[in-house]
Amino acid sequence: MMDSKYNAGTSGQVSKFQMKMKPTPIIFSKTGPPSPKKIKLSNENQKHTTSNGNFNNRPKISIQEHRRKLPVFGKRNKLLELIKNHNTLIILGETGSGKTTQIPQYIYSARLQENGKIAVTQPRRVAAISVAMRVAQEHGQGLQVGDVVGYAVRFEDVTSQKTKIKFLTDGMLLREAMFDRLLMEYTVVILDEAHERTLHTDVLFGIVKRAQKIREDRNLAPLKILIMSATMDVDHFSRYFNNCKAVYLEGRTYPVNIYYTIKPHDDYQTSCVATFFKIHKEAPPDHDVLIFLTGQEEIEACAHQIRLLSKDPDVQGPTVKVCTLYAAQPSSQQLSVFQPAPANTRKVVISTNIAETSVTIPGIKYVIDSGMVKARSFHSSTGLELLKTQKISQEQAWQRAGRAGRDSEGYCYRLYTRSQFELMRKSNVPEIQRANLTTVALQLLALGIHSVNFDFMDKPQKDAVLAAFEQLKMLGAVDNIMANGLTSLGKKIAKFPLDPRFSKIILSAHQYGCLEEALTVISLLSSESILLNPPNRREQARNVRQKFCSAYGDHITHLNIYREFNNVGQSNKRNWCHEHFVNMRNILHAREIRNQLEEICKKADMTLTSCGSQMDQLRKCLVTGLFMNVAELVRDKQYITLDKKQAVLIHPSSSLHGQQPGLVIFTEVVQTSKCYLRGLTTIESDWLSEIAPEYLKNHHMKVTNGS
Ligand SMILES: Nc1ncnc2c1ncn2[C@@H]1O[C@H](COP(=O)(O)OP(=O)(O)OP(=O)(O)O)[C@@H](O)[C@H]1O
Repeated sequence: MMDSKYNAGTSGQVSKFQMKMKPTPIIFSKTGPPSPKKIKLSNENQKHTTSNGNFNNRPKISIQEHRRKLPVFGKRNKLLELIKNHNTLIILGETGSGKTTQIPQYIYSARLQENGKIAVTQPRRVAAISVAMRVAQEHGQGLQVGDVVGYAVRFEDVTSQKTKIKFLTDGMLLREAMFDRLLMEYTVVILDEAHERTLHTDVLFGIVKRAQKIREDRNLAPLKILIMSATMDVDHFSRYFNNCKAVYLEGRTYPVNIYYTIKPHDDYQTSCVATFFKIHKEAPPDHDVLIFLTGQEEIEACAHQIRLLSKDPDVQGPTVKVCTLYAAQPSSQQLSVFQPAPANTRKVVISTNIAETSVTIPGIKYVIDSGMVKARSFHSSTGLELLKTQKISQEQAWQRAGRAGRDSEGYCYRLYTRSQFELMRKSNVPEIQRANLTTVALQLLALGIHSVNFDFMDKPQKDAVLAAFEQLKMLGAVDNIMANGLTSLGKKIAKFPLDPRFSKIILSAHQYGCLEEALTVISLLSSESILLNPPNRREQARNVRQKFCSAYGDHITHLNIYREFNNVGQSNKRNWCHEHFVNMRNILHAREIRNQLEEICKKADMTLTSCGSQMDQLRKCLVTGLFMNVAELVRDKQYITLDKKQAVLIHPSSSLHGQQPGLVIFTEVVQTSKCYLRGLTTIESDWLSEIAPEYLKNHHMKVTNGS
């Protein structure tokens, strides 16, 4: 099926990443062999699908009946026995078999958690929240999350005294460990999607293993550890967890048919659109589609294009509802993709890898997998942490396919050939081996552990550990790089759920009398972009926001926007945001974050000071955390970073683009075709010697050494 010619008509005028003509059809084959052991392509469970596979034609079954049909249900008693008899257990089961939603409930009903709580970690907030909502519903809480079933993600805690099953991001559990080293609140910790090997999950492996051992030695309430995934190297995990037992739960609910392209296609964005319209032309309206792309810009461009093409009179198919899903959206917007589409409408969700694991989007029948992902990598030699687009691993490909076939038989279109698939890495390189480790090193020190002595499943690179300690030393969080503990400033820094550089800025603000402003700037940096730049109205957006632009750069421009937003009357805020191309959800989210950070400051007895219009005070304050992110102008438009002498340019989205200040601090470097600085503030050269003399000793500036 689905190898007929695409017939989309004309696309109209589209910008940048978008194509100028209709996409050429992609030819797929289903010649690829079935997935060896993880995803069965056979129709062995066809009994759950109707003859035409149309999920909306299936007889509606109750939620409890649905639970009983899941493959884990038949193994419930055996599983509970194993969990009861083993303090650590690895559970492997097909995607969609019911691990995440059912196992915590089985444990709870059998009271295996005794007097404690069950923690279930997820690498991403959208998974933690959506799964908690589903489980709450299955548990009979309706949409009332926060009762027996709750969740906690950064800046959002929806739990209560009654909560016994708590879904949380791995980062949240790690933070909790900083205040309760032995995790005494919990008697069961489930580390889900362990194969992802996120930085936080990897650190948690060591933390829970250590807590379990200490609790055992001290005769405290035992801690059960469950490690779950659909795809992982069981032997490696088992060895690390003292040769613990692994159990494989066979069976999946519905088959997923996998298709590969016959020949390679370099332009995966265009291929996604072409494949979508191929499906759109033939599939019934209620068969929804999930497309995996790599990042916000690409996703928005693809969404724009699908919206445009789907309105073309030549395009056959039902109405299309396009939803996007990426990390840079607030939770409420992310969760809207779970809403069903209206009748006779096809929903297409275009997502990054945040929908790759754990997530069930009801109605998804088709997955289109671009085969690409944006992954973070830290280069200790350049000191830069970059997001780079690269090929996914085979494990990721199976996870993506597993997002279909959850409520009926599914189809996955891989935009790469079978042999390209065979050449992909089997699994992900653990994030711990490619990320900046400063925050982790700080968190471990807050637990009294030096990273060098920590029991990692796979050791991080020595250079990256050293770079992390070097940064902590520069920030004043440790006295020397072999320190086994934090300085008193370090302890204060660790109290904030922020990048240590940002925490340092907040803590320095009293000295510069600008805590109000520092809180706003850091909240804006911790939330997603408040600026909307629709591809076809970029110029208009820029012009209307011109009045907020500060010659000092982006941080202060954003502060101006936030201040103005606060001055606008409540009833007028929505209009104001619309007029100024400001994302209302994101700015409100930033305000929530700000409230929470303010609470932490108040608890630490910090006085809320304001510098009013004295921006030098705020700019200096920003230098106290960002002095390691300085770049100076070397020649026309060209900057180099002071730290590692990396050649960089000002990003076109920056308010300083087109100007050439001599010296700037920046929040991040992004690499596309070139290396760009984003989030800039201009500074004066003598501030560095005043604020970070130690750092300046080893990092000479062109301006100061007169070269
Ligand atoms: N939000 C939801 N809405 C509707 N159905 C859902 C939802 N979440 C889960 N389900 C149903 O429950 C099934 C089991 O989901 P669950 O997340 O427990 O599986 P899993 O084995 O953990 O899969 P994965 O390894 O992909 O995370 C899904 O296949 C789907 O049928």
